[in-house]
Amino acid sequence: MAMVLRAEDAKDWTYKGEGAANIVLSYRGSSLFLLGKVLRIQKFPKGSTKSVNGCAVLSRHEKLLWGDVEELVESKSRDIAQQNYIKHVMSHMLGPKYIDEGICVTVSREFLESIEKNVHDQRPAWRINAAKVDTLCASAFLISDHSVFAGTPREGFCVAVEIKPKCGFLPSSEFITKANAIKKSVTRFRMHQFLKLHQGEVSKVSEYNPLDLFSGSKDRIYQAMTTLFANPQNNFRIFLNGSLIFGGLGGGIDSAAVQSDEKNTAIKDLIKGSGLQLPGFLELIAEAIFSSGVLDQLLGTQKLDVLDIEGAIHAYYNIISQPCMVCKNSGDPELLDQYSLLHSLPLDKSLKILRDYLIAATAKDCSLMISFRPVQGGSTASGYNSIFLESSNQSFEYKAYFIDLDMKPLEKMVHYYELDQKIVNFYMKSEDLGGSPYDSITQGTKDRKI
Ligand SMILES: O=P(O)(O)O[C@@H]1[C@@H](OP(=O)(O)O)[C@H](OP(=O)(O)O)[C@H](O)[C@H](OP(=O)(O)O)[C@H]1OP(=O)(O)O
Ligand SMILES: Nc1ncnc2c1ncn2[C@@H]1O[C@H](COP(=O)(O)OP(=O)(O)OP(=O)(O)O)[C@@H](O)[C@H]1O
Ligand SMILES: [Zn+2]
Repeated sequence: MAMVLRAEDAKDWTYKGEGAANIVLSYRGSSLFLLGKVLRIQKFPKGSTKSVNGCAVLSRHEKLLWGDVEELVESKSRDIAQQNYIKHVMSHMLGPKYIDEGICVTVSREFLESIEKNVHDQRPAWRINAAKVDTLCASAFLISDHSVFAGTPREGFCVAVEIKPKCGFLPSSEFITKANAIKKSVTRFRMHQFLKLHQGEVSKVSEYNPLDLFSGSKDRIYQAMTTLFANPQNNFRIFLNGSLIFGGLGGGIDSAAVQSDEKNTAIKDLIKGSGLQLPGFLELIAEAIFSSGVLDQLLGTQKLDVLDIEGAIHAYYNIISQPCMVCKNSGDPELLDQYSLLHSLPLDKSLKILRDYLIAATAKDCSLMISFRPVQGGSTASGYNSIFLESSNQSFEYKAYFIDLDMKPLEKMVHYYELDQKIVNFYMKSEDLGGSPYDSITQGTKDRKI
């Protein structure tokens, strides 16, 4: 970790976007090494007393959980742990081809303080309210900017798409209670949409169906693209030459009114920059996803969640050696009998259940970036895969990378269980009130992403 970023370097970094946990900056300075790279710096939630740096890298139970991955448990900082998690866990699952391990760089407190000031005006208000740059963090994560191709000539162009696919299968675990059987036929994404609408986190229910995206059928993948474009939320973005032209900065502006303006401008930009019409562009993305098979391993990794949270939560209590709160609150002898099977598992089995659950959770929350550029004369010597798009009579080469492959904290298990119950209960309650949940929802006031 030889590189150090100091206060005077802050001016070279501009806001690119953010999620719940990190802010991402693009490099605009003159260092050849840093050109085409982004810096991902950690935030910490407002109101929280400890910065990431003030916490142990891995908790005692996490050390037990990931004990077999030596590099991970021996990591000296959370950033290095995340990098080791990508390198030694996720890369094996998803295939190294689609993974950028990145490097950790040292950052001074003054650098982070300047960044915090500089990006303030570009950050969405609700993200500012939720978290701030963790200025006590000693390192940040440097990765390639996957919305551009390194070395693209100035006159060349590159169009990229970012997709957050979410969970692409329906669970079938025997531990899902009869009362929650709806989970086996309605996707988690769809049910969550209704809760998000109710809480004012989105303004309209998305018609995107992750099962289409992961179906392996080109037509259904194309259908997924049209629904994502119709209502992108935080699941879809388009970048032209590295600049966001469509979708929410920092997590998802999704007001329908903003969207129609935004859409028109984005489509114009796209046509001007690439000659691509919108349907052709969506077809190009669908073709890349279909022919690369890039989502196959992602789906396989998501499916490591075999027991569903309704099973895995019991194994969690085994690991933390505390009485199981789920069993404690269940008055159903039949269920308790079933759960007792999980509570009698040996520790190594419980650890495997939890490891698989958390790896799957990462795979359900990561994003895929695919960038395209035209191939002159139709042939490519660059080693990238290429696609011929009949509708525009053009060939494109593309690269695909997964981003945001962070390790999920073991301590989130109770949150996962509670959120799951909340999503399903809300969906069913609304159905019981008559009609679809959509009809019975009143607009919430949280107004998070609108
Ligand atoms: O629980 P979910 O499915 O809502 O996923 C969370 C995401 O919400 P969304 O995709 O909008 O539904 C959420 O995304 P947003 O903040 O809503 O953009 C985060 O990605 C969160 O992960 P982390 O806390 O940053 O590690 C995600 O939490 P994890 O469940 O992946 O831990
Ligand atoms: N390597 C990259 N190249 C280009 N853009 C990137 C890269 N990494 C992140 N970004 C942009 O920055 C945004 C935020 O990054 P990221 O998803 O890693 O944040 P996060 O806080 O971990 O997200 P989440 O809310 O899912 O936890 C992304 O949505 C993407 O637009
Ligand atoms: Zn239990």
